[in-house]
Amino acid sequence: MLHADVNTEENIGPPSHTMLEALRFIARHHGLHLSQEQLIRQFARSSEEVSAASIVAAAEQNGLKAQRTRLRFEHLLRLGRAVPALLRMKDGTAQVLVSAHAQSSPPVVSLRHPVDGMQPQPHDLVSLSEIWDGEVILFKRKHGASQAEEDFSLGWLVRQLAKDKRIFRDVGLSALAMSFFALVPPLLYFLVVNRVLVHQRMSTLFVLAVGVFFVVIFDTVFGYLRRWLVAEGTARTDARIGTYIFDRLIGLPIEVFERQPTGMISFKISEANRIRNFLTGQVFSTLLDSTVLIVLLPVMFYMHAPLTFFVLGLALIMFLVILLFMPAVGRAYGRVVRAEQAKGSLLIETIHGMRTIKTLALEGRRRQQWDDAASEAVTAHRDMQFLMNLPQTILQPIEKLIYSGSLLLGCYLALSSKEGAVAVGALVAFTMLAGRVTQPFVQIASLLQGIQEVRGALDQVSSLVNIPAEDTRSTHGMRPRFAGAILFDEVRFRYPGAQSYALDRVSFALPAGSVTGIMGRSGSGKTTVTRMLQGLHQDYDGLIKIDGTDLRQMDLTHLRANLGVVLQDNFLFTGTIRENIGIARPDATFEDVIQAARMAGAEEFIERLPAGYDTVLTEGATNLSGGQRQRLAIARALLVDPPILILDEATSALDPESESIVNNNLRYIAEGRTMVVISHRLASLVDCDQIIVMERGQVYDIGTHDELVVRCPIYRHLWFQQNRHQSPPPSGAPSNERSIPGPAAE
Ligand SMILES: Nc1ncnc2c1ncn2[C@@H]1O[C@H](COP(=O)(O)OP(=O)(O)OP(=O)(O)O)[C@@H](O)[C@H]1O
Repeated sequence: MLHADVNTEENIGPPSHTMLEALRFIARHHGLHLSQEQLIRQFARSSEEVSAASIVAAAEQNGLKAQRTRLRFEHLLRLGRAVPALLRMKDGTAQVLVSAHAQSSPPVVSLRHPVDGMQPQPHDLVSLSEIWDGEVILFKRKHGASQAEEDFSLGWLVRQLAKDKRIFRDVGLSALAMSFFALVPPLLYFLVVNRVLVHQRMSTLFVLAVGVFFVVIFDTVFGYLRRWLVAEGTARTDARIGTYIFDRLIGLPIEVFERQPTGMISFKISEANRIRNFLTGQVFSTLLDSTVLIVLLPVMFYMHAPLTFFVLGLALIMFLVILLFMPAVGRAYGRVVRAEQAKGSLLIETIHGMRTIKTLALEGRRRQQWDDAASEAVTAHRDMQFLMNLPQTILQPIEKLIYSGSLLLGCYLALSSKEGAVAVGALVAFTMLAGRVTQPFVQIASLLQGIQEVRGALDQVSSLVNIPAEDTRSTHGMRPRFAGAILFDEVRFRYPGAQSYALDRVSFALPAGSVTGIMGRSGSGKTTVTRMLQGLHQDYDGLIKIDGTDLRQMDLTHLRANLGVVLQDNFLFTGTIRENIGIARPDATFEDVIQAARMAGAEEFIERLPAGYDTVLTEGATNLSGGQRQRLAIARALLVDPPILILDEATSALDPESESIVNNNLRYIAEGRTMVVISHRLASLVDCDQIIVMERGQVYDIGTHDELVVRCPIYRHLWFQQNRHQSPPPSGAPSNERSIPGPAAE
C-alpha cells in the first residue's frame, strides 16, 4: 500500500483545521491514513473549524465509528481503549487526549495539540475545566461491515431503528403501562354495576372516583411520554436514513445518472419516505397498540374462555381475508408505482426542458403526454382503492360481530347455564374488552396489507441505492503527487449497453507539462478520452497511467482533486460568484479567487456587475450569459491549481473577445501543468505541443500542427475549411486523401 500523502502533506494545511487534524491523528492510531486535502475538500466549508457533526460523518466515511458525547473529568481517566479521543475545547478547536493517569496525584490527562507538533501537555481537573466544556468524540475502528449488511433492505431499516433501542424500549414500557389502563373502563363498569349499584355502597363509589382520578392523570402523562419518545426516535431514524440515502446516491457511478431519467431517480428516493413512514408510523403504532393484547387476553380468558375463543376465531377470519387479497393488492400497487414513476419523470423532464418546449412550441404535445400519464396514474390509484375496498367491506361486519356477537353469545350462555345467574357487570365488561382487542387485530391485518405496498417501495429504493458504489478506494488507494505524465496504452472501452467501442485500442503518451490538443469529428471519442482520465468508467481494457501509476490503483477522489475539467456546459450552483469560483477550495482567499477570475478572463464582466463577486447566481446561473458561465467555470477549475487541466470545448461558447482573453492567458494557465484541450476550432490548437486526431474511437494521427496539416487528410481538410483565406493544400500532400463527408465541426 502506498500512502504518499503521509509524508508530503503533514502540517501544511491551515492551522485552524484542528478538528480535522485531530481526526487524522486518531485515524492514524487506528491504522488509517486520511488525506488532509481530501478531508478539507469534503468537509470544510471555509477556513474555519468544521463542526463535530462533520467529524462524525468524516470518520464514518473513512472506516471509523464515531460517537459524540459529554463526559466529566473522572470519565476521561477511565476511557481505556477509547483513547485517543477528540476533546472539543471551549474556543471550538480540538485537542487529542493521548493518555490518562488516574493514579498520579492529582490525576491528570495528557492532551496533544494536533497541529503545533509540541509534546502532549498534562492537565488536571482545574486546568482542563478552564479550556474544555465536556464535549468528547470517541472513535472505534469499523470492522467488516459487508456490502450486503450495509445494503438497503427491511433488515437494514430495522437495524437502524434498533440503534435507538433505549428510546424504543421506553416507548414499549409506556405502552405496556398504558395497556393496564385499558383494563380500567371495563373494570370500573364491572365494579359500579356489581358492587356499587347492587349493594348500594356509597363508600366504594368514593374510592372508585379517587382511583379514576389518578388513573386519568397517569394515562395522560404516559400518553404524552409515548408520543414524545416516538417523535424523538422517528427524528433520529429519519436523520440516519436521509444521510445514508444521500451518501449512497452521491457515491453511485455516473452511468446511473446518465441512464436513468432524473424523475425516476427522485421518485425512487421519495419511496424511502414511504417506507420510513410505514415503519415509524404504522408498524410502530401497531406494535405498541398490540401490547394491549398481552394484558387483555389473559384477563378475557380468565373471565370467559369460550367467549374469548369466539373473539379470537373471528380475528383469525379477518386475517385470512387480508391474506387472500394480498397478492392482488401487490399487483395493483406495482401498477400504481409504474404510473407514478412515468408521471414524475415526465414532469421533471418538462421542467428541465422548458426552454426547448417553449422554443419549439411543444406545450400542446407535452400537455397531451401529461394527460395520458396522469390519467393512467389516477386509474391505477382508483383501481387499487376499489380492490382494497373489498377486504375492508368484508372486515367491517366481522369487526362489529366481535362486539355484538360476544354480547349476544354471552347472554345466551349465561341464560342457558345451570346456575342461571347473569353477571351483568362481567358480561358488559367482557364485551367492552372484546371491542378493545379488535382494534389491534384490525391494525395487524392492515399492516400485512401495508407490507405489500412497502415491499414494492423497498424494491424501488434498493434498485437505486444498492447499485455498487463507484469504488473511490478512499482509504487504501494510491495518492501520488502528480507531475502530469499521461499514458494510454491500448485502451478499449464500450459504454454500457452500446454496440460499438467508443474507444478502440487508443494509445498515446502526453509528457508532463505538455499541452495536447484533441480534434476529430463529432462522436469520434474525444470526450470519452477525458472521461476515462477522470476515472468515470472503470471497466475498460488496456492501461491508463498517470506518472507511471495505474489509474485503477489510484484513489479516485485524489485523482479528481488533481484534475481540473471545464466542459462546454458547466453547472454552477446557487450561491455568489465568489462561492462558485471557490467551491472546490474552501480555504481560498479572496485574492486567490480574483486571480483565478483574471486568468479565466472573467474579471472584467464580474466587476461590471453591481454586486461584483457577491452577485448571487440562481440554479444553473441562468442570470448569466453562456460565455460568462463558461469563464466562471474556467476560473473555478483554475483556482484548484490542478496539475492536469482538461478543457473540453471550453471556449466554444465564448465570444471572440473573451475567447482571445482566455487563449492569450492559456500560456500562463498552462504553466507548470499538463493540459488537454479539445476543440473543433483548430486555430486554438495550433500552438499545442502535439495534436491527437481521433476518428471513430481510434487515434488516426498524432503530430504538431505543421506536421498534420501536411500529412493528415482529416486535419488538413478541416484546417483549410476553417481558414479559407489561406493558400490551398500544398501539392506535396498525400494523394490517398479520403473524401471527408461534411465538416467535422458542428
Ligand atoms: N453516456 C454515454 N452512453 C452511451 N454512449 C455514449 C455516451 N457518451 C458518448 N457515447 C457514445 O460514444 C461515442 C463517443 O462519444 P464522445 O462523446 O466521446 O465523442 P466526442 O468526440 O467527444 O463528440 P463531440 O465532439 O460531439 O462532443 C459516441 O458514439 C457516443 O454515441
